[in-house]
Amino acid sequence: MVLPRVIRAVIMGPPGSGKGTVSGRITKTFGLKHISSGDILRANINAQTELGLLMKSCIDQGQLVPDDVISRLILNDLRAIDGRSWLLDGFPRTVSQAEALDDVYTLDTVINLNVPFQTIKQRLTSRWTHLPSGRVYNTDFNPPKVPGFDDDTGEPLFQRDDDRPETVTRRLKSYETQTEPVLEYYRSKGVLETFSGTETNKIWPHVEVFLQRKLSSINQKVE
Ligand SMILES: Nc1nc2c(ncn2[C@@H]2O[C@H](COP(=O)(O)OP(=O)(O)O)[C@@H](O)[C@H]2O)c(=O)[nH]1
Ligand SMILES: Nc1ncnc2c1ncn2[C@@H]1O[C@H](COP(=O)(O)OP(=O)(O)O)[C@@H](O)[C@H]1O
Repeated sequence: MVLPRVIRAVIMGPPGSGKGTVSGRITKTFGLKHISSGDILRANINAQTELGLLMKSCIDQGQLVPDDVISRLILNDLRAIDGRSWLLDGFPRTVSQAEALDDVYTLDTVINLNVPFQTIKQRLTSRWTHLPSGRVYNTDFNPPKVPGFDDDTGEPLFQRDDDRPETVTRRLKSYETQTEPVLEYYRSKGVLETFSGTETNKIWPHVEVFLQRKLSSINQKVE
């Protein structure tokens, strides 16, 4: 699909709700650039940058990193791809982050994946990640062709330190207290679109149809 003008979208949902998985499909189908705050932070940890070293213990413990740090990081990255359509995944996670984003950009849509916590806990403990690309696998749902290795590069997969059961519980708590108010923030602005379910393959067709309609309505307004 040819994008009519720059599209600015956010995908939200609790940890493990399928944001990364759905983002991959959105990127492939609609050509938006996927910007994942978690991938950016993990790349910094992997490269042992000053920022990565400072943030590692926070992330490993399932706590959010400070608002000003992540807001500056993401807004810098967005500035660097000015003129391209993007999909933000994992940012904003607090109302203060949403306000910082709002100061600079007007969003076209916020896709919210509403997946029960019970479903999530099981998924995360069997998640395997290819750190350089952010590609995710799951020993049940989408196993890699060769166990433990990335399909595209053949490089090893890792199990994230923060996917341990007790850390997942802490991350879900922080989602409830700090991130759920962001949903209300976007609902009141009229840009929130919620998709509920327990299986990505059932949620995805609804997201795809919604985005097709959304983009073609923006297209008509531009013409
Ligand atoms: N069993 C199952 N696992 C899924 C489904 N959708 C995604 N996953 C897996 O669940 C884990 C979390 O998904 P991910 O996209 O990383 O979620 P995020 O944390 O919201 O970005 C990954 O291991 C995915 O492969 C699903 O419908 N069923
Ligand atoms: N916008 C953000 N604000 C604060 N911390 C963040 C943000 N994005 C990511 N993080 C940190 O990185 C961790 C991993 O994020 P992410 O990969 O998005 O997790 P998940 O995909 O499982 O929801 C979070 O638990 C948090 O510590």
